[in-house]
Amino acid sequence: MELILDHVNHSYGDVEVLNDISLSVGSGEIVCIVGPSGCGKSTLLRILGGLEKPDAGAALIAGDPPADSLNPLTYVFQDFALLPWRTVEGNISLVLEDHSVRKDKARAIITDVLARTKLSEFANAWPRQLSGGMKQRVAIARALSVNPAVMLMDEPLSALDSQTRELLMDDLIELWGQVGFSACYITHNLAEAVRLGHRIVMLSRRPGKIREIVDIDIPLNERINHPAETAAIQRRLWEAMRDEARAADRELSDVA
Ligand SMILES: Nc1ncnc2c1ncn2[C@@H]1O[C@H](COP(=O)(O)OP(=O)(O)OP(=O)(O)O)[C@@H](O)[C@H]1O
Repeated sequence: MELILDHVNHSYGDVEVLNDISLSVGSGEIVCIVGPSGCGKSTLLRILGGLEKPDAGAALIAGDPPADSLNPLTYVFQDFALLPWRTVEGNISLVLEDHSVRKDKARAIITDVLARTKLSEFANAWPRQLSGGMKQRVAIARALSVNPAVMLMDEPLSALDSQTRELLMDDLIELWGQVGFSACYITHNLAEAVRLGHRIVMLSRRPGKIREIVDIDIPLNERINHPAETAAIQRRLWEAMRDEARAADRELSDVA
C-alpha cells in the first residue's frame, strides 16, 4: 500500500501552511519529513492520515493494506499517549478489543509485539513505572499490534534524552529489519532523519513547500558504519535549512 499526496495545499484561515506538496510513502519505506518550526509537518501528517482534508490537491491511498491489517494507518506521538490506568499489556489489548479480536489471537499478537519491542518482562508494569524510552516502545508495540500498512510518527523521539533516542533508533532499525514497516516520520532532528530515513523530504519555512528530496541508499543497519557519508548528508541538509530555521525561529519569538 502506498500513501500519496498529490499537489496538496492547505491553509488555516488566512495562514497558508502547505503549498503544492507531492510525495509518496511506499511499502517498506521510511520517509522522514524535516523542516523549520511551524512549517506544516504535523499538518502534512494529519492530511496523509486522513484526519484533515486538504483545501486543494488530494491525499490518496494506492493498493491494499496487508491482508491481516486491523488498521492500515496508525499514529505514534511524541507524548506516547498511554492510558495510565492500564498496564503495558492493557494498553496494547485496548486497541485489539476495539477491533473485536478474539482473546487467544489478541494474546498471540501481544506476546509477539512485546517480544519485538523487548518489553516481554514488562507486560504487567504500569506506565508510571516505565522510563520515557520504554513508554515510547509500548506506544510502538501498540502501533505494530494492528499490523498497519503505514505508521504515522510525529516526532516520536523528541521527548527523550539523547542517549535514549540513540537506543530507540537502534531498536527501530532492528524492528524495521524484522517487520519492514512503512512510516512517515516527522522530526526536527536531522541526525535522526539521516539514521532512519530511506528518503528525507525537506520542507521550506511556512508555507511549507518541498525544497529537496534526498534518497539515502545506505541500508539502515549499515549507516552507523558510514559516519562520514551520513554526516555529509546531514551537514548539507542543515546548510540548506539553517537560514530558514533561523527566520522561522525569529517569526515564532515575534509572535510570543
Ligand atoms: N488546527 C489549527 N488551526 C489553526 N492553525 C493551525 C492548526 N494546526 C496548525 N496550525 C498552524 O499551522 C502552522 C503549521 O503547524 P504544524 O503543527 O503543522 O507545523 P509543524 O511544522 O509540525 O510545527 P513544529 O515544528 O513546531 O512542530 C502553525 O503556524 C500552526 O500554528
